Amino acid sequence: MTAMRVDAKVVMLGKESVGKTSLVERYVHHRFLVGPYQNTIGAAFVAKPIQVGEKVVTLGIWDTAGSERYEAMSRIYYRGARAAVVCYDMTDSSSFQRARFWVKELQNCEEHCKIYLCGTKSDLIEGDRSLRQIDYHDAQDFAEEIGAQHFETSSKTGKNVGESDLNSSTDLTTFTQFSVITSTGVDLGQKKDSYFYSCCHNN
Ligand SMILES: Nc1nc2c(ncn2[C@@H]2O[C@H](COP(=O)(O)OP(=O)(O)OP(=O)(O)O)[C@@H](O)[C@H]2O)c(=O)[nH]1
Repeated sequence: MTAMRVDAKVVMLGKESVGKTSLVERYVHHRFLVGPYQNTIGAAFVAKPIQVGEKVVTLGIWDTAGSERYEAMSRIYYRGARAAVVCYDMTDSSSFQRARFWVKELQNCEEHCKIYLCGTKSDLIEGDRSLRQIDYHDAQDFAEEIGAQHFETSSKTGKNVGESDLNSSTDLTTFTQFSVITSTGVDLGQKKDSYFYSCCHNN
């Protein structure tokens, strides 16, 4: 068996059913699975090679189970993560409280992990604005308070999830969704701070 080299570990965190698996499915396989919701048990792993400038960088994405029953297990998966995508469902205010919980955890236990706050299911809100339970500005204020980037996404439509054109790794305005960004030729293994990770594109 050959060992896989992972350049950057990314962890998905958030309450159950917020849409973490769907985000990963959309990002990695460009699809949205319909059918009965199946909760993640423990955690799932997927590797995603991406082209960054002239380099290929492999993201190792850990999709954790949101159920509180697996909380202790999720802690194992965020250890050593370069980035955490902390998800909340924009139609479920309790999921935002849960997102706050994970942010606090990361701040206490993984201070070098870069946090991305990700609102999910924007298509539902576009269909019916009354479904929105988390005001965009409240989430944005929270993101600013914790020094995180904030995105509102839909895995169903693909909005703000996916890879945009990485033709120019120095043109930050054309970036990106869910991609590690480096300046060309940077050795991720040695220069942790010379890249940043962006989970989703904010229009
Ligand atoms: N309309 C809509 N539904 C979504 C979206 N993302 C996820 N869902 C639905 O929300 C439910 C939960 O999605 P998952 O991706 O399994 O959620 P999860 O956060 O991985 O859940 P756990 O594994 O329990 O932690 C499923 O029925 C999805 O189809 C979205 O962008 N739009």
